[in-house]
Amino acid sequence: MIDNLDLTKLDQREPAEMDKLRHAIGRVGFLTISNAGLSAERVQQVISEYSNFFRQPEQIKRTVDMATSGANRGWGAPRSEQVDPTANPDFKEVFDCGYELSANDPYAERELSVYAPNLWPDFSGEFRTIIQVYYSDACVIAMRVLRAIAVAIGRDANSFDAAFDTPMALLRGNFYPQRPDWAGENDFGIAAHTDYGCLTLLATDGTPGLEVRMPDGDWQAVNAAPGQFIINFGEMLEFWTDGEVKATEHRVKGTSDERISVPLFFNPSYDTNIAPPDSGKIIRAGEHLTQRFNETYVHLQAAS
Ligand SMILES: O=C(O)CCC(=O)C(=O)O
Ligand SMILES: [Fe+2]
Repeated sequence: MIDNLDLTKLDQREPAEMDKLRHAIGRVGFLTISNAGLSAERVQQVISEYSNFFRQPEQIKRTVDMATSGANRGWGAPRSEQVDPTANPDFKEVFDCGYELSANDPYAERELSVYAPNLWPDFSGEFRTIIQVYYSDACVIAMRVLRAIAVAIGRDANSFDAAFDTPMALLRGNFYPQRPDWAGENDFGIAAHTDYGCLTLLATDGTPGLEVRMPDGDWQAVNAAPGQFIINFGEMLEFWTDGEVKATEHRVKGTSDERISVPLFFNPSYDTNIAPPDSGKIIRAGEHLTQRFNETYVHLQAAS
């Protein structure tokens, strides 16, 4: 079962809610949250901005095509990502934007692709503003959840904070068209995968589609209406907590309905050591993320 938790109760560390959190992070690796303080209308506005972008003619989307910039900013065409090497590239389209380094940030000199500049299409409207404001608000919610998780696993509430000073956070709009007629058993909106980073905060338009691999191996549908969020965890948090937090597989096959989802991948700063505490190892967050992107993006697979 995937539990729904109340984020304001988690903020207050209410014991019953913290117990539910401990169960959700350690067994299922998925939960939903309500009372996060972002209204359904705000999320619907974000979704409708992405929807408008995805409906633009291809020549507009091509101006911000990530395959030409070589970083994961801007538009990713259908079949530009292959999250599962045993499946075909995904038929979803995406639009990615992320953290922007200031010019005097020490990371700026290193020209790391995870901190590449955002790419914005040149069309009228408030796309950029609405998406960027949402990005900031979503990062604050993600940090609130992460602080509750720190407490749930016996660490100081703020023990993860410093690692997120320069987050490699990425906000994505996923557009799933209707499942195509030609799609076979190896074709997915997004094939089975675990997320790469720490915590994913996912808003959806309410259309079903996401399935989660439960501990018994069955796929279970999970859904959240706008205003609620789905939370799951990535590979980095699983390493970093030595398996106390589970990175769980999930996928979207696609249905006869179009669907938009908006994950925020909340990832720490590049140089964060995400090896288990006291393991004596060093696993740099940025190197893990870059490697996973190189494996996934079809344009980077070809280059590497
Ligand atoms: O669309 C969804 O519900 C999930 C998307 C997802 O798993 C991802 O973008 O990593
Ligand atoms: Fe995912």
